[in-house]
Amino acid sequence: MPHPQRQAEGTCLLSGATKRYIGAGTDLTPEATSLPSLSSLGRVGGMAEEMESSLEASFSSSGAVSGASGFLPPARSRIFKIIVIGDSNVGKTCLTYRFCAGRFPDRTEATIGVDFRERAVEIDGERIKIQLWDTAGQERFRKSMVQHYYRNVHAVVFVYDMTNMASFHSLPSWIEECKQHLLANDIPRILVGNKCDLRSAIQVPTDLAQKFADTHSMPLFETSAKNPNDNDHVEAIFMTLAHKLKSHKPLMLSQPPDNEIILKPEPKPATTCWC
Ligand SMILES: Nc1nc2c(ncn2[C@@H]2O[C@H](COP(=O)(O)OP(=O)(O)OP(=O)(O)O)[C@@H](O)[C@H]2O)c(=O)[nH]1
Repeated sequence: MPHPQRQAEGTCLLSGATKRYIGAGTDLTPEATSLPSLSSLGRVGGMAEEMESSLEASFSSSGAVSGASGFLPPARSRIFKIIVIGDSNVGKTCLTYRFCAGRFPDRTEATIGVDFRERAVEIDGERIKIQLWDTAGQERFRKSMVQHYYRNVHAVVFVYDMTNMASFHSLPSWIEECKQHLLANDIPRILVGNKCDLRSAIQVPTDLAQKFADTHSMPLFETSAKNPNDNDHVEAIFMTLAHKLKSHKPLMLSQPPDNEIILKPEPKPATTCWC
């Protein structure tokens, strides 16, 4: 069944233009379902820099329309950059794929560097683009990329595998990495326990995860990228975050005379409340 608001994987927005490297259009090609990473196309560094500059310099547009009277101003939408981090194999790729493509991928490979997926949603009449940065869990595949994906972040999703206690114990080091990259304290963060469909293999009890989440002032979601009927829906998790970001208003638009769009941070509130 086609997903109503599905976006092609790996769509890169470059200051008003939509650039595609695979899976162009609304239907993913067979190649796209095998989840090639940006790096597999040899574009990791450059693409991440382009993506960053698009976030720094502009909002996305749905494409300028050329007509007899010239170019019409493109429709703008806010982009929220959400990074998804956690140990290798916890299901970051599957979660982002589930949200953006509307299904569980046929197969995945370890992410090299960073991939991103994007989906446009409408919230209270505003079109918003949710850009999910799926980062490599394996140290050797991520170190060259780290500084790229921590820039201009609007929210962080920490993921652990409910069937793997070690992935839960790694969470403090992921939180520490965020601190080291000077992520602002008021950036929304959520904690996601994945693979709850594997009931008989669960190692991380909910109450333990809840205590950790409370200690770090994060809401906890337990979900399955594989089985959408299990516990918290992946869809609901990311939409909740998008609503939070929208009401948080982390960015404001201003449009100087030369039509360049500049993002300006809003003054930060003293505290963040997720209640
Ligand atoms: N049963 C079950 N398996 C899952 C789920 N999510 C992911 N998996 C499986 O877990 C494995 C790892 O998933 P990935 O999404 O590639 O993990 P990752 O965190 O992106 O891994 P890296 O790219 O190495 O950081 C794959 O075999 C998936 O099929 C889930 O919700 N339930």
